[in-house]
Amino acid sequence: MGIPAGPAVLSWSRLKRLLGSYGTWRPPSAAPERCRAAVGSRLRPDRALHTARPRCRQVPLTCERYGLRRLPFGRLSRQDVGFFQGLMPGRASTDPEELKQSNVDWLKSVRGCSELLLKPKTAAEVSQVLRYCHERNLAVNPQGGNTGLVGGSVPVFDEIILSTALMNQIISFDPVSGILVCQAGCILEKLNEFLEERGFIMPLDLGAKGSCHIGGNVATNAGGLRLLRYGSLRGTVLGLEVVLADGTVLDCLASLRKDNTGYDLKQLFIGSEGTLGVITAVSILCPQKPKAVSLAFLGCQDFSRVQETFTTCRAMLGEILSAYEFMDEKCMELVEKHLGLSNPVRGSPFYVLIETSGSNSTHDEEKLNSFLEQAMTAGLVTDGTVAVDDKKIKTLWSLRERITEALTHDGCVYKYDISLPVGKLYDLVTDMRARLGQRAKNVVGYGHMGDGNLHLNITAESYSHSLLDAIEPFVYEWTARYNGSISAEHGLGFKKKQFIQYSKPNEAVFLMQHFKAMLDPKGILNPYKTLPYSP
Ligand SMILES: O=C(O)CC[C@@H](O)C(=O)O
Ligand SMILES: [Zn+2]
Repeated sequence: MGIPAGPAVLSWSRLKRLLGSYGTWRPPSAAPERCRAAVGSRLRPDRALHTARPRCRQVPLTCERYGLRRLPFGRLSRQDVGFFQGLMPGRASTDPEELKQSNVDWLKSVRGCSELLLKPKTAAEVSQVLRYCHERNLAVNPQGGNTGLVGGSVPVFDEIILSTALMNQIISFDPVSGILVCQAGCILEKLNEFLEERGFIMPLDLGAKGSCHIGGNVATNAGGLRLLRYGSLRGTVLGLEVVLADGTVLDCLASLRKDNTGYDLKQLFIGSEGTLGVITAVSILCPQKPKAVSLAFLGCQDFSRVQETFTTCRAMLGEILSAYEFMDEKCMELVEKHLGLSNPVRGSPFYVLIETSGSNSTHDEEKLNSFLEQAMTAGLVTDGTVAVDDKKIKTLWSLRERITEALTHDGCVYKYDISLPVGKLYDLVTDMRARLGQRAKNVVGYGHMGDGNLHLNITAESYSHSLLDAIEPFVYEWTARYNGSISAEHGLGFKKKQFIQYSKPNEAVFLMQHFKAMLDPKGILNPYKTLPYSP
C-alpha cells in the first residue's frame, strides 16, 4: 500500500530542520486563533450527566496560552449536532456545564473549547461517528477517564469529545487462562474488584484507578505500581478492537498467548494516545491474586542507600518482590501538609515502599524478615514499619499514591516523567533544585525505582514562562545526555510532543509521521498531540 501524503506528513528535509530547532521551539508568533463558538448558545442544552463533580476553576484556553493556530478542520454545524443526536439520543451533549468538565484536564492545566460530547455504547456507534467525522473533516478527541498528566485527553481547540464512559461492559472472563475481555470504558478499579472476586487481579495498578478507563490505560501504555512484577501493557494486552479514523472496525481482539501471524498491529495502538485509532475493547491477561501480601515502609539516609536497598531486596526477595517505590522527604512533607496523612517513619531524607506478593505468608514473611535484618545490620535503612493486613497496607500505599494529589494543592505543578539509569535517577532532582533555587516553591522526586522511572515535580505559586524556560529544555537535555526517556509512562500528549527528539531519532519520528498519515490521512484523531508540531 502506498503512503498517502497528507497535511500531517513532513518532507524529510523539513522534518530535519524542524527537529533541529525543537530545543528552542516556541509557539508561533502569529496571532493565535481564538476558540470560536461554532454553534454556541444557540444550541439547546442537554441534561447534565455529572452534576456532582467539582466545578473547575477557570483555566486559560490552551490555544491562547500557547498561541496556537487551529488546523483547517470542519466547523461543527447545527446539522452535525442533529446527526449525532439522532444517532445516539440523549448521549450527544451540548450542555455547557457538562462540556466544561470534559474540556479541562485533571490537573487543570489545559483547556479546550469543544461544544459536543458524545458517549457511544458500542464499537458500531464509534464507527458511525468516525465515518461521519472523517467525511466532514471534523476533529475528534477520544477521552477515557480524563486522568492523563500531559494534556492528551482534552481538546486543544473545538475537537468533538468522544468519551468511552458508557462503553463499560465486561465481555468475558476465562478463569482458566485468566484472560479478561472488556469494553474500553471499564474503570480500572471496577475491573480489579470483579477479578478479585474470582481470585485474579489486573496486571496494572495506578493512583488514578478509581477514575481511569482501561482503554485510556492502553492508549497511553500506562505503567504504574505493578509494572516491576507483571511487566508493561505491551506484554499483557493480548488483543484490541480499534476503530480507525475512517470508521473501519479493526477486530484484533484475540485471546491467545501466542499468535505469530503477521505483524503485531495492536502494538501500534498501545501508547499511541488516540492518534491512530479509538480503542473500543481490550483483551488482557490477568495474574492470579496473590494469597499473601506484605508491605515495608522504610527510611534511608541517602539515595545510594535507596539503590543498595533495591539491589539487596531484589536478590533476597527474588520472585516475591512486587513493587519498589521511592520518595524523598519533601514528598512526605507535602502529603502530610496538604492531605493530613501521617508518616509513620519520620526524619529520613528518603523513603522506600517494598511490596511482596506470593502464595505462602509464612515463607514470604520469613524472606522479608531476613531481608530487613540484613538491611538494618548493613545500615541501609534506619527505621521502618511493616504491614500485612489490608487496612494498614492501604494506608501505607496512600502515602505514595497520593503524592500527585498533594502536589496539586501546593501550587502550579511542572511535571516530568523521566526514565534514567537507576544510578542517575536522583541526580536530576538535585541539579534542578540547585538550578532553580528560590524560583521554585518545591522540587520533589519520587517514582518507580524498580523501573528506573523518576517523577520530577516542581511547584510554584503560579504558571510562569520564565520558570518554564529555566526548566526546559534543561531537563530534556540532561535526560538525553544519559540516554534516558523524556516520557517514561505518561506519554507525550500535548505538553511533551515537541520534545520527542530528545528520546527518538529523526528517522523514527519520520516513520511515526508516516504511520499517522497512513491511518489517519486527514489528521482528525486527537490532533495537536503526540507527534511534533507540523505547520
Ligand atoms: O504525578 C506524577 O508526576 C506521577 C503520577 C503517577 O505516575 C505516579 O506514579 O504516581
Ligand atoms: Zn508513575
